[in-house]
This record gives sequence, C-alpha cells and structure tokens, in this order.
Amino acid sequence: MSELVHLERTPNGVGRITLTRPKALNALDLGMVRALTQALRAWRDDPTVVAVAIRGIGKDGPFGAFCAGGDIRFFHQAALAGDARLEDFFTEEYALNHLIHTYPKPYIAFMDGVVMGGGMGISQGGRWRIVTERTKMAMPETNIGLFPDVAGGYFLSRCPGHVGEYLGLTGAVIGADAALAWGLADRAAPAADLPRAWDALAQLDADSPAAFDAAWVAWMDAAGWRSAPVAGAVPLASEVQAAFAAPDVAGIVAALEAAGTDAARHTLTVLRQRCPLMVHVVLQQIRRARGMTLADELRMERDLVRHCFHPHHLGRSPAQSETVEGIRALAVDKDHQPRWNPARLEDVTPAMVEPFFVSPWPAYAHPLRDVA
Ligand SMILES: CC(C)(COP(=O)([O-])OP(=O)(O)OC[C@H]1O[C@@H](n2cnc3c(N)ncnc32)[C@H](O)[C@@H]1OP(=O)(O)O)[C@@H](O)C(=O)NCCC(=O)NCCSC(=O)/C=C/C[N+](C)(C)C
Repeated sequence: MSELVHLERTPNGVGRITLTRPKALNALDLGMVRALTQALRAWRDDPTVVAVAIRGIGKDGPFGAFCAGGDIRFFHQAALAGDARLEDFFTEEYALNHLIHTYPKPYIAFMDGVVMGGGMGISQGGRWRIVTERTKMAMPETNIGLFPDVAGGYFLSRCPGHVGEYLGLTGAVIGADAALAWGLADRAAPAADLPRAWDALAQLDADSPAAFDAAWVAWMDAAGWRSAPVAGAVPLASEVQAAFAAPDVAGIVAALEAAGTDAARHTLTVLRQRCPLMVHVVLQQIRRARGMTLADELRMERDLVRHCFHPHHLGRSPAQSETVEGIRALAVDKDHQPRWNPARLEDVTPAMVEPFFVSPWPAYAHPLRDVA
C-alpha cells in the first residue's frame, strides 16, 4: 500500500479515499495507482460496501487540490534511465481508469482545485463528479509533448460538438460552468460545503448501492448543488468551437485566422505553443475515439503512449522523445522553452503521425488485451 493514499471504510459501508501528496498536487505515482486499484477491487467485491468517494489534500488541509495528473517528474527520470516500471505504470493506470468507468457502485469524486491529466482519469468515469468554484480542470498534455490519455480520448470525444478537440489540442483550463455544460461534471458545489458533504457520506443510511445513490442525490438536492451551468455562461466563443470542426490542423489554424476575433487569436497563440507533433496526433486520436468503445480507446492510448516514450519510428531514442522534452521544460528545468521537433504545426507530416496509430503489439500480446 502507499503512504500517499489514505483509505478508510466507514461503518455505514462507504469506502473513502484521500490522496495525501499535497506538495506535488497529489500527482499519482505507481504505488498510488496500485493502492487505488487494490482498494477499489476489494470494495467492489465486498457486499457491505455501498459506495466509494475520493478527494485530495490541498496545501491548507482536506480539499483545495484534487490531482495534477501522473507524476511527470518520475516519467522524465524513468524514461531517461530506461526504468521498466514506466511501462507498468501506463498499463496499470489505464486499467484503473477502466475499473472506475465500469464501477458497479456509486463513485463520488470531489474535484476541487486542480484536476488535470491523471486526475481526470480517476474522476471522469465516476457516477458523481463534483466541481467547485475552485476547480481548474484540464487535459494539458500537449503542453508536455504528450496526448490526453487516461481515457481522455473517450471522454473528450463525447463532449458536445467539437469542444473535445478544442480541449485536447489546446489543453485549456476550464471551471465549473464549462465542465457542467460539456458533460465533464455532474454537480457544482460551493467549496465550503465539501467538509460537511464528506461527513454526510459516513452518515447516509443505505443497504444497497442503489439506495445509497438515491440518498446521496437527495442530500445534494437539499444542499442546493447545481446540475447546470449558470444561465448565460458561454464557456467557448462559437467561432472558436467552429474552427475545431475543420478536417485537419491546417484547417483549424486557417479558420482561427479567418475568424479574427480576440478569442480566436488567443486560441491560435496557445495552439502554437503546444507540441506541434502531438497537436496533430491528438486531433487524430479524438476523431478516431468517437467511434470506439472505452476498452478499444484505452488500447489505442496504450499504443500511443508507448510511441511517445519510445519514438523509434521517428528515428529517435527515448531521450529524444517530445514528451521527455516537454516535461523537462515544464517541470525539471522549468525554463518553459520546450525545443519541439518539428518546431511548427506546418512542419508536421502525415508520415510522422500515422505510425503512432500502429500498435507495437499483436492483439494477443497487447498489455490491455484483457480489458473489455
Ligand atoms: C498548473 C499546475 C497544475 C499548477 O501550477 P502551480 O503554479 O499552482 O503549482 P506548481 O507548478 O508550483 O506545482 C506545485 C508542485 O507540484 C509539482 N507538480 C505539479 N504537477 C505535477 C505532476 N503532474 N507531477 C509531478 N509533480 C507535479 C510541481 O512540480 C511543484 O513541485 P515543486 O514545488 O517544484 O517541488 C502545474 O503544476 C502543472 O502544469 N502541472 C503539470 C500538469 C500536467 O501536465 N498534468 C498532466 C500530466 S500527464 C498525465 O497525467 C498522464 C498520465 C498517464 N500516463 C502515466 C499513462 C502517461
């Protein structure tokens, strides 16, 4: 088990999980992934457990930060050292994401503060995704030369219209209203309500998951937690969303340039800062994911992540991976000056993108072959 995950089972049958790594915004390491998987499986199979809830510890105590994703500093170090645990991490984290998406009992995620990357992976599959006025939600991976994994292709591709492409390509950070509007949250609560909600979970009286769910809905309704965005909140300018309907990255860039509004200009500036190669890959990922089951999408992600860290098809070693460079710039050297290769969106060719979608494994040997 991990000292960075606190687990408890309340007398009324609720499994409560607290991520306790506030100094790294509860970033997930392999031990945490394993602790979560083990607890969730045990509670799934325990008939006396009726629901599960998860929160993070922030710098001032419980709540305030949910999870900033996988431990990117470990990825960097492990990739350079050829550490085999990196591959285990990918497989086990995606399997955990699948477990949460298919969990047979109410899974309640308190997504207060930062919810990014792997943090979305341990919340988006839940039955109840609770956001607050402090929520900062994103799939920011193109900023580190990666792609929105942890089932990101699955849930982004299910957002309305072309919002998923917008979120995945730009890594935009959104708040509670946008999350509600785009199907990435179920309820918005005042952050001040969360401590008493956590306590209430241990007091609701229910003898089955369905009865617990009904009692929890009644509790949230009584607390006045919203299930819709504030009227009139427009989370994304229409011309920006329309641009992301273009068939390819060149078309998106052209549409943003043609729109000429402040919102379009800002979006284009952001897009040009992201990893050009991964912007192209992510557009393909999200478009392909629309027609995929969750399990197939996760298998595609497993292929993609292998190629990101082992870009042999680009004639590069792991040390020359875009992801290693992106993490170096953001979290290791912190110079925020990634040297992307290719450097411009216009220099990426289909021949660089297509190999990402070829699996390095035959189906019978795929690391996620048993995920259904
Ligand atoms: C914008 C962020 C989240 C917050 O910015 P801030 O300025 O409020 O806080 P700061 O950057 O100073 O962060 C505080 C410390 O936490 C460390 N940190 C933050 N995020 C991570 C992380 N994901 N892994 C490891 N450590 C993290 C940060 O280095 C600071 O530590 P020190 O004080 O310097 O010691 C900003 O932190 C940010 O942009 N973080 C990265 C967010 C991100 O890219 N998330 C996605 C990661 S990829 C992922 O989740 C995929 C996983 C799947 N798989 C494993 C299969 C690839």
